[in-house]
Amino acid sequence: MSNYLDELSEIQREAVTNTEGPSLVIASAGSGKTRVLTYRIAHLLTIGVKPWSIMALTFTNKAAREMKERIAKIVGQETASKLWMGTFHSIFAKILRSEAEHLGYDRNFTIYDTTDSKNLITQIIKELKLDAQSYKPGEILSRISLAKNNLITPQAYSQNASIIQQDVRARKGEIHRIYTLYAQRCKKASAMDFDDLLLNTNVLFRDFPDVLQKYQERFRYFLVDEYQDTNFSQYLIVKKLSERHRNLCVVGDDAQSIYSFRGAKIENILNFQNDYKDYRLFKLEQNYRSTQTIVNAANSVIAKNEKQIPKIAYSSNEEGEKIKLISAYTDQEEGFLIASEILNIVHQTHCNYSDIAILYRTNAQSRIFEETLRKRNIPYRIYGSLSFYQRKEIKDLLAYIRITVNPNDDEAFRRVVNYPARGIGNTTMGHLQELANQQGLSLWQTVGVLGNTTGAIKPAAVKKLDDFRNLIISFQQKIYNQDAYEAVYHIANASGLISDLKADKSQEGISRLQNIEEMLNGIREFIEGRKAEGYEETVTLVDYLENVALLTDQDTDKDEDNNRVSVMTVHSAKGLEFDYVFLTGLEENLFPSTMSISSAEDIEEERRLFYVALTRAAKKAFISYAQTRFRWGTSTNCSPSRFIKEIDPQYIEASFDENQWESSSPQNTRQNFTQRSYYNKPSTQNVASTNPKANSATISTPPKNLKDIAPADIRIGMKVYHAKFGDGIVENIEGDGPNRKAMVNFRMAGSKNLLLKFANLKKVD
Ligand SMILES: Nc1ncnc2c1ncn2[C@@H]1O[C@H](COP(=O)(O)OP(=O)(O)OP(=O)(O)O)[C@@H](O)[C@H]1O
Ligand SMILES: [Mg+2]
Repeated sequence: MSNYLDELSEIQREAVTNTEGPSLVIASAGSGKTRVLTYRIAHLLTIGVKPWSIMALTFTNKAAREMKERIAKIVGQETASKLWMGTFHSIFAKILRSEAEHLGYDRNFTIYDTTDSKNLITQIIKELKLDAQSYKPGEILSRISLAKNNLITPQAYSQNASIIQQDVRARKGEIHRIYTLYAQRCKKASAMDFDDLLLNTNVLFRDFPDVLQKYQERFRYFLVDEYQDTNFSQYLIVKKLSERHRNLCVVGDDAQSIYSFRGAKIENILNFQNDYKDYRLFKLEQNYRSTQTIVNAANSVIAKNEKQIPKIAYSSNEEGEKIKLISAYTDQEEGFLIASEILNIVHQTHCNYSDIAILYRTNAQSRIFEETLRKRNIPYRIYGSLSFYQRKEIKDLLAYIRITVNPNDDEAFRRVVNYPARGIGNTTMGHLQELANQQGLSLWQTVGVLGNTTGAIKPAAVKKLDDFRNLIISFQQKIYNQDAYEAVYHIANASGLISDLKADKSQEGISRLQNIEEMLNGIREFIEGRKAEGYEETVTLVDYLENVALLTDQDTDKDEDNNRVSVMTVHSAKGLEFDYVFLTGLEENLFPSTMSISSAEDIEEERRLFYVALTRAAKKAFISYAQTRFRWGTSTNCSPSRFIKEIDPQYIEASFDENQWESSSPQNTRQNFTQRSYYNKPSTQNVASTNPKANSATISTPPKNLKDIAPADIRIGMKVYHAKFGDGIVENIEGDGPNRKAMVNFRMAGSKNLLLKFANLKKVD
């Protein structure tokens, strides 16, 4: 066993070894909070605590997996695999399955993802004949989610005059009806959405004290990471469960609370201090992740927030490079400049692509990065846009699996009843839904009793529905004696899904088929993983489905193609770290977002978000903004974000002498800008300007007399131009073909050794 305690600072060690009673670790980013949790668990196991009596709650499954791996190295795989460690959703889904009967649910209940929930809400809005303009499914779902996370049931919602009034004022006075129907339908379909997993856990513990007591006895130690982003529902679960043994350790950073829009409450930290008067407080002050420059820069920004718990954060790492500002003329150019910068970093530092991240405020920004990175052959992985499990063909196959396991799953039913085509059209489905509503049954149950009713559905359609039902019944007969792989393989074929995809010979069709194959591979891996953990029974479809329903985008990492630039929203980067981080789209109305700029409170949350983004960087941060950006279909002028101005300027790279630069390029070719963009370094002064045009003077312009030249034709002594480094003289050449390199002495940037296939040098005539 390694002497793991040596890998901690003194204060961290104290937080790790003081295992009894309530503890609160409040500390800023990168100070080792997650490390403390990890080592605390390892320590508990080392001193003899049983793994199944420890519950550790993380924000992503990925974080849980990484912690588990680290713990396994200290105490061994077998012990580590018995820990109850995962996200709130995955841990309590597991508990709810064991206790489902108490709540009137089937233990094979389905977990609806956001798309399922939105589809169901759309359906309800239609049935209630509400105006689609004022009732947008996404918005309604957020509202319902917020209610659930504050433990407001449909009934309580309908009876709460102030909530109803608020809805009426927003011209959405019927939300309570939607919520009520939505909850009924989910229940009937034996489905829970993500928020239900927490809500129903609370209901379970409230209404069944003996069940609560059982878990209170069983779990003796509780650990919660990212505590600042827990919502009321989560807070209450932890509070109740830990009441018996009171060994609760939570770690968090109020400056990183970024989920208030989903109901997270910073107050949970303050509540902790009230709930456990005898708590121990540990303050970690040293940042081990980032350079001094990054830590100081981040401190200078977050200091502008009024609401915060005072903290010290310093770094003893090297001072590091200053933050680099990248000013782009357009959003397209921003993508190009970042791609060039990435190639440069990799070329100069020999780091991996996976050490680099591009972060943005909104998912819509991902498209441009996707395009520009692809054009430059930079491997990347986009998190959160259309993730693997959101693709149509994957959702189709999953729907077959879901309905096989839980036939009352109405959303899955609707999705595949007529795919591949079986001649069951909208009219039939409309009638079926009506019948189901009348009788209070799921669609599946309704098909089961169709034979007894003579009604709107014609006998031919009844027959088709029956055939579909029989098909699913035939699948059900397989799932308990076959392993998950065999069962899914059978379902994919027998449902007709594979032959439907095979019939489509287009590139898209082929890639869909490959995705199905990939999913089957994933199932194989899942089964093997379970076996490696010591699971002795057959790994069934039910086991697999449970795992898949709770996957987030960050969890679908595959080892073999891990060397990629990570591209994601700031929200999903929480808790992660990268050597080089690009913070992009730093413009007013984007970051901070339009929605937030009218309220001081919301601005503080945006500032925290910026703080989270900046503190992901270990070695160097880059901040970019564009002066014009395509938004809502038109090119919009943008001004640099206030957050850039809030960084103490001493931590931002100073601009070089503009005049000297301009003299070599007398003509400003700005108006002729095309996608072949040119690099520029704005001065901090100009950045502070809110007039987008004010920056144009700082944009470096290339000499006029540039010629394209092939790498093979570049010679020693030639005068060349590089988009970032400007003009220079080739001093040496070595290597051939794709390895041909040139040493260029740039007038402004000094000597650089460049791989010619990437450098894109132009000849200056
Ligand atoms: N005592 C230490 N010695 C060496 N490295 C450390 C030490 N403590 C933490 N680290 C390293 O510092 C980095 C940040 O630690 P960690 O991720 O635990 O911080 P955190 O407080 O959880 O950050 P965040 O608030 O961003 O979640 C990690 O790479 C971790 O391994
Ligand atoms: Mg952490």
